[in-house]
Amino acid sequence: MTSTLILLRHGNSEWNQKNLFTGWVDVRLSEVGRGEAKRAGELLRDSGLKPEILYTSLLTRAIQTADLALEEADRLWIPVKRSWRLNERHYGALQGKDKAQTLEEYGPEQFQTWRRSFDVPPPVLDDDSEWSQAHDERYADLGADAPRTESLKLVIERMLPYWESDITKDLAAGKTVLVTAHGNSLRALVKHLDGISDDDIAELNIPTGIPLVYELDDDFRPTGPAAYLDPEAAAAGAAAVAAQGKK
Ligand SMILES: O=C(O)[C@@H](CO)OP(=O)(O)O
Repeated sequence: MTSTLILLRHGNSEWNQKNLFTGWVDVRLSEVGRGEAKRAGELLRDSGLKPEILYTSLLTRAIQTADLALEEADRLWIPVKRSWRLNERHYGALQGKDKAQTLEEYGPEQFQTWRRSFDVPPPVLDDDSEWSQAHDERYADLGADAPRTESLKLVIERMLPYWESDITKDLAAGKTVLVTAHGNSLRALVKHLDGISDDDIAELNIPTGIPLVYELDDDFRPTGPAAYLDPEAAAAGAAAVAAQGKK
């Protein structure tokens, strides 16, 4: 039996628009992002795909995206599960910093290492920073384990246990699963699903607001390449993400 997994990165956020490193800072969708989320819902509806359960991070931009898309697809009623394990990568001391200024200040190599290397996390964010989540009640259960910075490798290490404990259980039950999350938490999942190497994952960028559909076999491996529901817009969106900082 195969099952269907739909991945959706949140729409353009207020901080995507301002070109700031965001990570765990809980910003909202921009007007553009709200439009992208509704368009994602139209794409879902027109494709005939019917998500039966929604997974989101604990971040508002992902939750808003899922709600707007599901409303458009007339499926706002499906059950929802949320976890910090689907959150964006914690961007450490880069949270709140301008991407273009960071590129200028530290140069392209360091900038790319922080953004896209597999296992080099940015410097740790101080708990007293205005962009820290150390005192955010939604992460209280994590205690001292709450991240202060993360590499993609660390994101995989905290995301995969949830994939295995929860998401695959719904897939095994034959449900069509929608996961609405973030550029880097979805890169982590795509790396796992497509078996992408630690080096090659640097080249993969996920566009905002376009559903990416996988058919998975009984072992939760893709039966073929995943497909964006709007491939042209996805290619343009991924190129725009890759070019961030250069604006
Ligand atoms: O700022 C961030 O949290 C992420 C996603 O917007 O950025 P990047 O694409 O640079 O990893």
